[in-house]
Amino acid sequence: MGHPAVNLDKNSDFEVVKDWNGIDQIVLKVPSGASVRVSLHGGQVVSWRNEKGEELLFTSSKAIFKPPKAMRGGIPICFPQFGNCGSLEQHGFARNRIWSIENDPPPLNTNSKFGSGKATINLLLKPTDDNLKSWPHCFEFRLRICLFMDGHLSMTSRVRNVNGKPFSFSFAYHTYLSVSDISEVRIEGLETLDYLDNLSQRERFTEQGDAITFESEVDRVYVGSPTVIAVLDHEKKRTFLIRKEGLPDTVVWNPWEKKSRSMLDLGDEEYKQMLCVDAAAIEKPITLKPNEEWTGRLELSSVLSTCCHDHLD
Ligand SMILES: O=P(O)(O)OC[C@H]1O[C@@H](O)[C@H](O)[C@@H](O)[C@@H]1O
Repeated sequence: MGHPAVNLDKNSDFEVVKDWNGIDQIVLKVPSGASVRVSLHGGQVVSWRNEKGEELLFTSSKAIFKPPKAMRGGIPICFPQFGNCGSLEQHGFARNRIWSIENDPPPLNTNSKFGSGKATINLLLKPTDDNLKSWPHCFEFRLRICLFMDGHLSMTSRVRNVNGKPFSFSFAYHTYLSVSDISEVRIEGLETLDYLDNLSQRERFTEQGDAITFESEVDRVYVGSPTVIAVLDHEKKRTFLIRKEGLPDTVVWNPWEKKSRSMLDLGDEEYKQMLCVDAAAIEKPITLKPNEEWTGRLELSSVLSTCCHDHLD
């Protein structure tokens, strides 16, 4: 993806630039050189770079940067539905809506492990009349995205019920990690867990034995997964650490060759360079009573593979 450079606004934390379709994107930068780019289209993180300027998220070379659809890559937000398990459009409407910047959101208590030095943006989504027709529940969805001095990225979602009645929803941070070669990658932290297999009508299976590796299409929801999951990329000697709170499930998705060929916005061979590992709440939807708020938090970091085992306890 090219990086547009029209500077519209500035404060200490972020810059606002326009993408090719004139939609605002937020750029967060920290002095180490790490950066994050967030599109108001979908509240979607579209780029996360470490201090060396290396892109850590996958973006398809055929991605379509045009509303109303989410572009293929980055971190789309799936809400209030995951996949096609409901009457709404696939993965819900949040990823296809234009979000707004919220300058003064209600306070949020966080105990981040990454310290306080950071650049932050707060976004807000409320339902449109159209959304209310298909999903008749009034909500406020606040998304706080922080980039820490050491390049760690955190995303905190808060969904508040501002309705007179309870409602339920599913949620996922649909995270497209950039990997060297899918056959060189393994996931640690999901061994022996139960999963719902989207390739077999969500039938429940139990993962056997070792770390997860890839040699064909995978589309699974691991239920009740631990709070820390590691994605190890041997070739790059890089490990992604995924920490989550309020998000009991983990989706693992790679479309492999045949499905990639059927997807207009993914190159035929590009499945090799991506792996989706989503912190999610799917098996048991979240239910909120009137005025209740739910928080779901994701922290992503990328470390040298030799350093990661200390973090996995
Ligand atoms: O093409 P979409 O709507 O972005 O979805 C991509 C994939 O997203 C994954 O999270 C789902 O588990 C898959 O079933 C789905 O194919």
